[in-house]
Amino acid sequence: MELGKKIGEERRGSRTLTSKGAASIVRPVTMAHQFPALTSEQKKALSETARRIVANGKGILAADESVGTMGNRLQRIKVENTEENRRQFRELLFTVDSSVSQSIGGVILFHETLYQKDGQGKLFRDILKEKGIVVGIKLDQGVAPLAGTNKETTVQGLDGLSERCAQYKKDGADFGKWRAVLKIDNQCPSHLAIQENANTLARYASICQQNGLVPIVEPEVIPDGSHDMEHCQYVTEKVLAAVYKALNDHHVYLEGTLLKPNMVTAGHACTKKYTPEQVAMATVTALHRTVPAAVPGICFLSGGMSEEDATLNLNAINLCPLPKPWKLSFSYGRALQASALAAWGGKAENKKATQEAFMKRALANSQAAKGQYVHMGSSDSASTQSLFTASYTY
Ligand SMILES: O=P(O)(O)OC[C@H]1O[C@](O)(COP(=O)(O)O)[C@@H](O)[C@@H]1O
Repeated sequence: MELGKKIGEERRGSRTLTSKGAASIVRPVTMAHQFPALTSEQKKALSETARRIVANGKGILAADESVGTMGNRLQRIKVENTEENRRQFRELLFTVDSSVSQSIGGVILFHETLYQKDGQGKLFRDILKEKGIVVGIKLDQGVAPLAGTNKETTVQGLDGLSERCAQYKKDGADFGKWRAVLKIDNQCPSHLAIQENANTLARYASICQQNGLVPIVEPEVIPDGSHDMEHCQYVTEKVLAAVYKALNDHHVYLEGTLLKPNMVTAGHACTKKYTPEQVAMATVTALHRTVPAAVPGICFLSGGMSEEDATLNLNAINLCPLPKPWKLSFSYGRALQASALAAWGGKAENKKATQEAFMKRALANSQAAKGQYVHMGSSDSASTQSLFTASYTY
């Protein structure tokens, strides 16, 4: 029954006047509650997985760079972008000491990596699972232009997504990731870009849950531009509000999801500088206004911040004196791997230094996820270097 439809004889509901002046009854909207999207067992499994990933200061290692993105990373250290080089670097990350599982609750993999093995022939996914780490998979297939906009994009990958999710679930994945890209510029983000990306994220999230995968919902407002932090906050709130409306419309079970947003920062080319405490206040305010408390965890992307800035900002976010009903953690790609990549340089003999560099960032971010990070004196140059990539859309 639609909102406002008159149902004459009905006894319940509020009274209204018909054109003839007689009182009739209006019944409130009856939603599709009688067609539940998920069983209670499915919901339980999804929410347990989501909570496991962000338990006790744990966060996510985003090692799901597509081949092109990984090529950019390897180019920085002058290593050729071959399947074997990608495998070797990731083997170093995944074979660190098991104590890493106190800091890392989930690892997002790219398709290729899900089926790769270490030097002894053991599948990476089994190595991760034995450490108690939840395996995730990148599910989006990159961006496509939205015609008639100022170079805005939507995300591809919905066709055949259900079948891909079912296969990945069989192959050991328990969560998925889908990154939508929104930018701040003249006329951007447009209403179309916000609505299209919110709806696509929600459709992806629904398909994931149907197949037993926890969806990581990633609407990234990229940091390109000279806008100030206040403008980023305004846009981030608009984007997140649209995303949660769409998730609700698609009957997505929020307890079985994780959000992966940008922190609220000034644009990369903004001349005004903000402290971690200012970033934290703007970020938590935006989240507080838009993200329901049912969401178990918010795992930030690092968006080109240096490793150290990403850690300091996360720490300040966890110390921010506003109500924080969700776990506030990390899902960093660049900010967990940059100094490890620099230490590796493509050479097997650098294994120890590479693994130490990675463990150091994993531990620092885990402490930050609990608001317990203490910055110790000087930092090495790799950890304070900006990791910004212009128009990070690929
Ligand atoms: O462009 P791609 O290949 O999808 O990669 C985007 C990258 O951005 C992320 O979503 C966030 O990474 P950052 O922390 O480096 O911003 C990663 O999960 C992913 O590797």
